[in-house]
Amino acid sequence: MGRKIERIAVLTSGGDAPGMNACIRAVVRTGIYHHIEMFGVMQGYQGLIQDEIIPLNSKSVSNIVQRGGTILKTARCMEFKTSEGRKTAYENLQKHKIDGLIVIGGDGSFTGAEIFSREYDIPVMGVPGTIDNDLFGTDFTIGFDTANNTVIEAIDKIRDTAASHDRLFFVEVMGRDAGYIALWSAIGGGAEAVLIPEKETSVDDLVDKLMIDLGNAKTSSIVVVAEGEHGGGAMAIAEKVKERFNYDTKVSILGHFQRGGSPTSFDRVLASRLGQAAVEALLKGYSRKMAGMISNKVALTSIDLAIKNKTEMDESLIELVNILAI
Ligand SMILES: Nc1ncnc2c1ncn2[C@@H]1O[C@H](COP(=O)(O)OP(=O)(O)O)[C@@H](O)[C@H]1O
Ligand SMILES: O=P(O)(O)OC[C@H]1O[C@](O)(COP(=O)(O)O)[C@@H](O)[C@@H]1O
Ligand SMILES: [Mg+2]
Repeated sequence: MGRKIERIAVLTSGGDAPGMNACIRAVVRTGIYHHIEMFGVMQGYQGLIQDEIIPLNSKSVSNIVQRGGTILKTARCMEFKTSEGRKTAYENLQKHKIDGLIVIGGDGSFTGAEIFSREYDIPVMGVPGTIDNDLFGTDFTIGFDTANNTVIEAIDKIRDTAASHDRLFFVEVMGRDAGYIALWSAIGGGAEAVLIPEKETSVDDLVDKLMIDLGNAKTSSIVVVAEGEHGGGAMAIAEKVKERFNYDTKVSILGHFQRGGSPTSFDRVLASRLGQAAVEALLKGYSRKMAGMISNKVALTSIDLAIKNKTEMDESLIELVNILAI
């Protein structure tokens, strides 16, 4: 099935995610194990266009399994969205005789990979690397677990000061237009409420809930707000709540802090398994697939579906936040 692959390049693209390095390491070492010549592309698609393509050996990826960020660097590259940009990218791949490409990134990176692979008939495999967990075809994306751990560490600390001062905190977390980080960290951090893009909550309902909480036994509350939530983010929500509810209220926007740090064991193992799977799938002749993990088994899903299909937000998790906050 498919042509023989001898030279594979790997790149990281879009927002970085903890565990990307563990994945690069797995890709490179799996390739070497199968006698493939391995290359790294610097700065995502930018490096393809600017011909920043470097050979990688086993030593190039030593001592990185534990490091956050990406040694290959990453970029959001507008030029790759143009056909001229992709033509230059293809010419550079040809120059280096690269016959397979592995893209570690999120939905945007996969959209680019799909278009590129169809345009130039180059085999590509995607590996889901984003803290947002917003891809269909995998239970978890690389970086999501680490980001959640970072967020709950922050929530735990905010809880100490919130409880000491009897305050209401709105904690804004990342996720772009997905509420996974918010929902998981709300459960793990014991938040009183969560606001996510997938489920609209009115300010009135939120205020009613907070009034009941604070009027009863609770003296402090934490509301986790996903950045893509419809009310305009934590700052805007806090302002609206303050108009109706006279309570000492603070806002904490966690920001890019959530993207860094040493990957958790879970993310390292996930990244390693998916990196291996992506290389071996390319060698078996697969293309335009994403290597994901479903029920603890590697699963290949068409990149097309991974981008277009939406995983339904599990309503029971939202319910759980409410049950645990009584
Ligand atoms: N429609 C597209 N066509 C070609 N390339 C794209 C397209 N959408 C995204 N990309 C490429 O993928 C990169 C990363 O996408 P982005 O949405 O920023 O991050 P992520 O992959 O993490 O979702 C973009 O900067 C661009 O180079
Ligand atoms: O770092 P930037 O460019 O400001 O982008 C911030 C966005 O990147 C993320 O951290 C990760 O998103 P991607 O993995 O899709 O790039 C989002 O949660 C956030 O909305
Ligand atoms: Mg994305």
